[in-house]
Amino acid sequence: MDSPAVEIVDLVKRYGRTTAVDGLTLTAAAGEVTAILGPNGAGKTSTIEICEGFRKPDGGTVRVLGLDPGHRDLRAKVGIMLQAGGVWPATRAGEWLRTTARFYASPLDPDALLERLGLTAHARTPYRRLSGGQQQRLSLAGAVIGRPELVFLDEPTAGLDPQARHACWDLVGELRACGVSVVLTTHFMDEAERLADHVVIIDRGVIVAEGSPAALTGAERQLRFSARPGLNLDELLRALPDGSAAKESPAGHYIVEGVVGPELLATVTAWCAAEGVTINDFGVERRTLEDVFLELTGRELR
Ligand SMILES: Nc1ncnc2c1ncn2[C@@H]1O[C@H](COP(=O)(O)OP(=O)(O)OP(=O)(O)O)[C@@H](O)[C@H]1O
Repeated sequence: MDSPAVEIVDLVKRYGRTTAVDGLTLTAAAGEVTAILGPNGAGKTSTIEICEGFRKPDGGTVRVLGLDPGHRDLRAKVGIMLQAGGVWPATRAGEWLRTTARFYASPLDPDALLERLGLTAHARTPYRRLSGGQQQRLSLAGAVIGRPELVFLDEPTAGLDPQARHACWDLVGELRACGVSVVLTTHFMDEAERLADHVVIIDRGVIVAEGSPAALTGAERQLRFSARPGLNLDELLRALPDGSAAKESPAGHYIVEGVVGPELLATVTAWCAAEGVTINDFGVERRTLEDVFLELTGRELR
């Protein structure tokens, strides 16, 4: 087996009295897309920026492609997309990308990459005058221009419109197909489900769950339907087979768990009919990554 792209053991990062990363152990396999998820302040950026060599850890070990983060040999092998900034504000987009390309032995064609990411019309625009989403896309271009072996993408699609988000997803898919290792952070659960081979959920600086999206969401299915808010779920539960559970979240959206078979489906529809309740959407689905994420990390704001 290939050695891991990133290997983190017992990582600790403190800022004064705040412990941002609290003994985190994580492996990102070579050639895979690893997505790090977590609520605001969970320690994702701290972890990723330590891997990039921008922050120093207070404990633990980190190896990136078998080397210490920040090792000079990594410059040609690792592409980095920061959460924000990293480009001199007055530099024109095209000029910056062409200059970045010159640092690499065998870069991608900057003009083709600008085209690919919808930035050709903005090639002569100074960075500070690009929109937030355009700045993001330029930063993504900079991360991949050098044909890296490993790419770190910190919230790559934050602030992107749907078209740009899909362009980013396509690019990540192609990187993976070419054997590039990708470590990304995201707040979009659908993005993680779609892109990642391995998902790591962190909270308060420690891992609370990890695995493939399918392993995390499990094989269990649930019935979801929408109807008017405030149905009497205690009454519904009395009609359902033993061991079933029902909740309303958010208002007007209902989830019923248990043995989701013909009996349960028939009971729910019959109960709704008897109550004069019109069902709008009705479907049997697996739990989503967002369900798992909220179960593990709670609903309170950070
Ligand atoms: N430079 C810093 N100085 C002081 N505290 C910091 C610094 N950077 C991060 N922190 C704190 O460390 C904790 C983790 O922050 P970090 O940015 O790593 O989280 P995150 O998971 O990336 O969050 P987000 O999803 O909001 O980007 C937070 O409590 C944050 O306030």
